[in-house]
Formats: sequence, C-alpha cells, structure tokens
Amino acid sequence: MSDPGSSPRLVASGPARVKVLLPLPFGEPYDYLAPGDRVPPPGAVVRVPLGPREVTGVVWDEPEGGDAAPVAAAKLKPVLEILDGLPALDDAFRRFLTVTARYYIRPLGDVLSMVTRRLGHARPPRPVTVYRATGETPKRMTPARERVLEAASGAPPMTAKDLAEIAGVGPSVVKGLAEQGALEAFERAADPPLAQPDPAARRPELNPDQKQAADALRRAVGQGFSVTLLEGVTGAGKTEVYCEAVAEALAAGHQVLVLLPEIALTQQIVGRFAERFGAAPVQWHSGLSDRDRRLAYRRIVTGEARIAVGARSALYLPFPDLGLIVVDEEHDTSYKQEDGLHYHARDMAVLRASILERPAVLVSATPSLETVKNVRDGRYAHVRLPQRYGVAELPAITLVDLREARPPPGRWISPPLEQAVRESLEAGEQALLFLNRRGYAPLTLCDACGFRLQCPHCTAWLVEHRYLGRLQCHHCGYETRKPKECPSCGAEDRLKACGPGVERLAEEAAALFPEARLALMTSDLVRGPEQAEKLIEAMNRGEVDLMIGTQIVAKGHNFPGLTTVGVVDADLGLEGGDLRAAERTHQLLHQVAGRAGRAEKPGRVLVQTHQSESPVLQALARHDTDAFVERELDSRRAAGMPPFGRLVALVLSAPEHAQARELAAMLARAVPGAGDSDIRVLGPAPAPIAVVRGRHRFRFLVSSRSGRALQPYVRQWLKDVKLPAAARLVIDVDPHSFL
Ligand SMILES: Nc1ncnc2c1ncn2[C@@H]1O[C@H](COP(=O)(O)OP(=O)(O)OP(=O)(O)O)[C@@H](O)[C@H]1O
Ligand SMILES: [Zn+2]
Repeated sequence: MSDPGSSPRLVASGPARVKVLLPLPFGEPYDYLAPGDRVPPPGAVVRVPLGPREVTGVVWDEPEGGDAAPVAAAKLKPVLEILDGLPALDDAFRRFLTVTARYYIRPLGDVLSMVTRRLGHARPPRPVTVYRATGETPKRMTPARERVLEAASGAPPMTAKDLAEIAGVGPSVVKGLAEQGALEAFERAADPPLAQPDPAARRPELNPDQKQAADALRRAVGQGFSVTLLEGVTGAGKTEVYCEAVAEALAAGHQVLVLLPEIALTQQIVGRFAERFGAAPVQWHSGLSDRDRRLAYRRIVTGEARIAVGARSALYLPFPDLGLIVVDEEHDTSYKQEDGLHYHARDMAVLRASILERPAVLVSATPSLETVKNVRDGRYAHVRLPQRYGVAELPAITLVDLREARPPPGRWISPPLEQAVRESLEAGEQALLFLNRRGYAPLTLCDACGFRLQCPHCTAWLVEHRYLGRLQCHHCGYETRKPKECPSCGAEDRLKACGPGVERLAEEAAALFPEARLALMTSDLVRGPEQAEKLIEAMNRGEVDLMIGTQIVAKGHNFPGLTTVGVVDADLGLEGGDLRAAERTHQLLHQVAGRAGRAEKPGRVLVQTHQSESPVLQALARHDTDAFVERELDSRRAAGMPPFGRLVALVLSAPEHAQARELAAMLARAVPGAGDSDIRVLGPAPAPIAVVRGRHRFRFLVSSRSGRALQPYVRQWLKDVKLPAAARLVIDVDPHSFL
C-alpha cells in the first residue's frame, strides 16, 4: 500500500472502489464503488447489484499480484448497502476460505457460498415484551386480575401469553393491569442467555499416563500453531484428557471447537462436557431445528458460545476467537464431504488452526495413515495413552472362520457366536451384533426368472427396508413399494430377499433368543440425535439385552454392561478393494471391538470371516495396531499411494451416455504432457457406479507418486476446457471414494 498522501486514488475525486466477492462460481472478486462516504473494509458484508439481481457478498482483498486491467469507474455500480448487522469475515477467515478454494480447485465464490447462506442467521429475532409486577394495586381489583398478579409476583418476567395461561385468564387482563401500572412492560432479547462453562467445574483425577498426556496438550495451548495426535486404545480416557486442553483454552478466554464425526455421538459428548464444565456446549449439526440452528449460529458468531461441538460443517462458521480445534475420531471417513465442496474436515481443521496460529488436537484409537505419516515426519506431536482406564482390560478377540463354523443355510449367526451371545445373556450381561449393512437385504430377486430389482436412476440394487415398508436406492434415495409381482416375468410372490441386512439379522436373533430384549440401531431408523440418545440410555440402564446395529453403534459409545460383541461379516469392508479398504476395516472393527468390556467385567469379541488368514484381521485379533500400520504403510509406499503419493479424481457426468463419453474423450485430449513420469492420468473409464441419478459418469484419476501437489497440473489441464451446461465435472482432491 502506498502512502495515502501520495495516492492518486485518493486525490481523484469520486467514490472509492471496493472489491466484492460474490457467492457464485467466480474465482475473483468484482469491482464496485463504495456507497456514499463510507468505504467498507475487507470482510464487511454488503449488498450489491448483479445484472437485474441483488446479491449479498463480502468485501474482499485485492487479488495477489494486483489488478491486470481495472474496469473504468464509469462502468462500475455502487454497493447498495453495508450490512453492519451481519458478522464480518476477519482476515484469518478470508484467508482460510481462499486457501480452501485453492486446495480443492474450486472457485473462491463457491467456497464463500457455504458461509454466506448462513449469514442471515445472525440477525437476532425481534425482542419480546415481558411483564413484571410493580407492587402497585390496580384501582379496581377483580379475581382474574388477582390471579395474574399472584402469578407475576416473585416470578421472572413473562410474556402476556405465558402470564395469562398460568393465571387462566385472557391476555387482555394482563394488558389492562399494565395500563393501570400494576404490571410493568419491557422488552427482553428473544434469545435466552447461555450458561457459561467453567474450566474448573469438575476436574477428574487423572491417572499418571493421562496426566502426562494432558500436560502436553495443555502446554500446546497458548503456544501458537501446533498439531498433536492424541492416540490411545478405546476406553483409555482420551475424552477426559483432551477436555484438559479445552479447559486451558477456555481459561485463556478463547472459544473451542470440538468436531465429531457422527451426530449420534454428540448427545453423549454434550452430556460429558456438561458434567465436566458445568454447562452444556453449543451444538452444530444437521439434526438441529431451524430455530435451534439460528440460535446456535448467533451464539457462535458473537462469541457467546465458548465451546461448540459439531459436525464437519461447523468448521466453516466464522468463530470470532477460536483458540483450539479438537478433531475427535480423526480417522473417521465421515469427515470427508462427498458432495458440493469435497473437503476433508480434519485436513481443513489443521489448515484453519495454522492460519489462526492456534493448536489442533487430533484424537483416535486408530489414527489415519495420513496422520501417522505426519507424526513420523515430525510435523505433528504425538501423545499416547497405552492402557484402558481403571481395571478395564482390552477384550479378547477371536476370529470365527465361517468356512468351518458355518451358520445354517439362510442364516448368518454361526454356532460359536450364538453360544457366546447366549452365555452373556444368561449371565445377565449385554451383547452387541454388528453388521454394517442397513435394511433387510441388499438384493431382492425373482426366483422364477432371476430378475434383480434395480434403481431406475442408478447402477445399483434396491435395498429392502422392511421396517419402513420400502425398497430404497442408497445412492439417490429413490423409494418404491415392494411389488407383489416380478416386474419382468409377472410371477406372483416370487421376489426373494438375498443376503443379510441388520433388519434380517434382528429377525434371526429374535428367533434364536426369544427372551432377549432386542434393540436395532441404524441411521435410517434412528432419526436425529435425541432418538439415538434414548436408545443409548436404554442400553446403559440395562433395558436392552441385545443391541443390533450398523456403524452408528460402533463409534465412541460407552456401554458399561456390554461384554460380548459379534462382528457378523468382517469381510464386507475388505470387498470394496479400494485404496483404504483395509485401513477402514481395521478402524471400524477396532472401534466396534472397543465397545466390549469397558467396565469391570472383561469383554470378548467374535469376528466372523471367510478370510481368517487376512493380515488385517490377524493384527486386529492381537490388538496390534502398530503391526497393521507398518504393513499398510509399506504397501502404500511401494505403490506410491497416499499418504506418500497424491491423488485427484475427476468425475465427468452427463444425462446421455454418448455425450458423457464424448466429453470424457475431449477432456482426455486436453491432458497436458506431464513432461515427467511422476504425474500420471488414468482414464477416462466408466465409473464403477456408472449411472447415478440418471447421469452417466466417467472417471479420471490423476496421481503423483512423489507426493508433489497436483493442483497446478489439474488447473493447467482444465484452464481452457469448456463444458456444455448439461455436463458436470466434479473435482475430488484426496478422494476417499472411488465409485
Ligand atoms: N481419570 C478418569 N477419572 C474417571 N473416569 C475416567 C477417567 N478416565 C477415563 N474415565 C472413564 O473411562 C471411560 C472411558 O473414557 P473415554 O470415553 O474418555 O475413553 P476414550 O479413550 O475416549 O474411548 P473411545 O476411544 O472408546 O471413545 C469413561 O467412562 C470415562 O468417564
Ligand atoms: Zn438410485
């Protein structure tokens, strides 16, 4: 910036120019003229004209390298309004959005739109009028008036409606008393005040390992940017330990964000935080009502919320003073967003912390290989909790080879698993059967003609959900009733369920253990965190003997009475065969197994498989996470795959197959010569799920063995590519899905 005295811009008369970034797929801010005499600073939220429309945008910084050819001032339109009531986006937050856009190869305006669509939540609701008793008596007293005054005296101020309801009168009685001076009306903010957490409310006694870990995390708070991996076996007390870092950041007056992978987990964590800090944290997730979401938003952006617990999208909220970010279960795949902006919340949490110059803590029993590599490369600090807290021991894990211990035909519980569940039920303990497959059966086919029920819009089978009475596509959400006749040959009552889903497993378990009280926990049956919490509490109170569930029961829950865990099909995750199949399977099974034996009674885990020799399962059975990690790192290194190499996936789709194929070929012709052998482009190939929502899909995979950043290469490739409006190109940097 030049000295204002010599700045020709200020000498020139007329309004100043401002750059405004719009929440539209543009990469750069546009020029506008400042309104009247005020020049809104970068970060201010403004309304501007765009063609015939009005758009809310954000005043942005000068693009790096300056403007190539400034638009003539005469052509510029003025900013319509500066929206002072909405939260401004500070320098660090704007930088965070800028780097996010660059990393994920997305127009900056697209990234901004994730933020601007919520900005309106910041407007407080209209204040409400409330009444309190003044002590005066009205000129004329009636029984109704007496009742109202009785209700109002000694009580906190109330609305006319509430007062009238308590007193059992009409609201006009309240108004009449106010006119006579017996009640006093005043305005109160509609948002109820928020109870504040106390960092010292209930400090637990930490054991020596925990204390050491907590000290390390506490020290990191207040020392600028750092990333620490808190690794510890399931039940080691990782939550208790990272709460110490949370307390430290709170005591220093900062806000804290704790990211969780699954809303089913939030209620449990909210309860634990409420106990630890004497006040519940503010929650942010998709299960909130519109009203609660707006309230949470205001509390976060004003800084009133000191602790926020949230799903990945909480990361893109404009916290005014974030002092610490914790990513719990950092390995969890649900941190990767798979639509819109394909970002990874763990990676972006680290980015946000680095821009803020504040610490991040990543927490896991089975850290992702990306994080393990960062620890080994010395970029992240590492703190370990090697043992379960208290007397609890890690459960014994047995592999049940289904080639020997076969379940009866059409059944999925093998004799040894049946025996184990029976024993634990007879001992008055709880058991859990885990099958990571929603619905009744993954496939329905006609046993007269072999016809398979398929989604009309996707390359996918329809999954029967018997409780909902529906067949569902798990890719697009298409639903239909199960037909009575085969749509192909017309045969009646010949459509048969093939393979197990949890609902079918529950049917089998109910037949085997008729006395047991069963509960089924899956994301489609459990709607919202409150329902999940009800089930979890029922389990904790011992009202459930046998829990059956998908991965939502696997994570983080603490069921003290649970001693036996059965993994019904450990091979499921290994089938996918993508880059992370083994890693995901190991993490998930480790998590499920970790639910068993968390209190005094020892736990045991039976893992059913057709591949008992698989190294993943062998390592799991020995609780040897390190051995698994070593092996897996070696094979990734040898293959030049992440976390050593890098990948970017591109998915091109169009409504017509021929068009999609042609456009993919056109894209292939635009692939720049790499000039070296490190960067490779595979494809185009029809995607494994070739059609989704009626769109035909072709995939490219760009890779670099060396780990060099691929973004410049992809940007170069796509620079001059023009696609018709019907086509869509999704860029997925660091892809997790290869379907
Ligand atoms: N120092 C402590 N004092 C009292 N209770 C503790 C302490 N440490 C851990 N616990 C208890 O032990 C149980 C397991 O702790 P916690 O849930 O924090 O473990 P975790 O490592 O986060 O487990 P997971 O990885 O399975 O989620 C909890 O009930 C917790 O309250
Ligand atoms: Zn579908």
